[in-house]
Amino acid sequence: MKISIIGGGSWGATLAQVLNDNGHETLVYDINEKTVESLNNGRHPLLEVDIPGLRATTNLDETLQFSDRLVLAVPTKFIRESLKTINQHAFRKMYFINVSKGIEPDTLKRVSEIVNDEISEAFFGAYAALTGPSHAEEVVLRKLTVLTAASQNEAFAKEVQVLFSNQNYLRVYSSNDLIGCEVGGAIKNAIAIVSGIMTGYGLGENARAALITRGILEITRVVVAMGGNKETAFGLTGIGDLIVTASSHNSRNFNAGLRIGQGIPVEQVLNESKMVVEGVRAIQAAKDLTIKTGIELPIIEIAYDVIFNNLSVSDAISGLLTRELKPEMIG
Ligand SMILES: NC(=O)C1=CN([C@@H]2O[C@H](COP(=O)(O)OP(=O)(O)OC[C@H]3O[C@@H](n4cnc5c(N)ncnc54)[C@H](OP(=O)(O)O)[C@@H]3O)[C@@H](O)[C@H]2O)C=CC1
Ligand SMILES: O=C(CO)COP(=O)(O)O
Repeated sequence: MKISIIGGGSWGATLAQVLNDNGHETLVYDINEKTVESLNNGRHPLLEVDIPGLRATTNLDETLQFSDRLVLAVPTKFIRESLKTINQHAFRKMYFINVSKGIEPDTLKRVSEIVNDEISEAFFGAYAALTGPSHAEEVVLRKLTVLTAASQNEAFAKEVQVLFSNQNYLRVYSSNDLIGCEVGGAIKNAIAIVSGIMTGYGLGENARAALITRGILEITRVVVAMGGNKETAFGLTGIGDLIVTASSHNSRNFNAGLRIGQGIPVEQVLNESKMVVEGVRAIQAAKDLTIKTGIELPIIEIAYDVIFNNLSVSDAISGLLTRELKPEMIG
């Protein structure tokens, strides 16, 4: 099958390689001319590894003509704008496989809802989210990875499962809890930033284990508040993705947190990051959700104050430690 990839960053280009390995034909679209040139020369400019055999273009019409299957791999900040442009150039039904992870602050919309907003009904075929614990740095080296394809359209979830699975290094499960999978993938980035901050500040593995445990509870609350199934948070797209992102130096979110914890100003950390740090917007969206719904997310709320209100890390930690003592609530 032919598949177009929108966004040739670290994840989009890596997934193009997976699809090529699986015998499909891909075309990668990116707005960055230097990225496209480098991909056509067999080198990923951000991952700094060779990915031979990719074809890339800056021409959106060519990309939409190439295939009606579109992998959305642009940072969520640019998704709405990219979809608007895609809709203007569309000429047939399109089938979206979103691999970006985020929730839009203010509107609190998931990517599937943004697709619904921006793609005319006549051009909409189906939507699936492909998500789970997967750093591009490992997948590009064909290290074993397991993902979930979530869609309300069972046939399309199965199509995506088959497209990306292979018997060498990548296995994909399917799920019909689109909300739970999209929300888990977005909110784990918020907790991953906190994990980095704690490590950068000098806290140890005891603290990280506690963070992951209490963090999954906060993810569960957001999943449920947004209409997903609680159980989904305990699968690959929730706890699985949280574990890898909150404990790996491959994670952009963990690394950004690490530098903040070391005392580097937040703005400088974000400006200097070559790749997208989605967790900042996830923290903002989750904070907006606490205001709208009243759900309690103590870790994410204190992270919001560190990122957006200049709260020091030491004050954030003592803010968490001086909370009222209570029984351990699981759920
Ligand atoms: N990297 C990873 O391991 C994983 C990432 N993800 C998710 O995938 C998404 C993308 O992440 P990642 O690949 O790391 O991001 P990167 O920062 O590596 O790359 C994003 C790419 O998209 C390009 N871009 C920006 N806007 C547009 C647009 N309108 N149309 C086409 N291309 C555009 C950027 O160009 P420019 O350089 O000019 O900005 C850049 O080349 C994120 O939501 C992330 O959370 C999910 C799983 C794993
Ligand atoms: O979603 C990811 C891993 O599953 C990528 O996380 P980072 O953006 O933190 O690298």
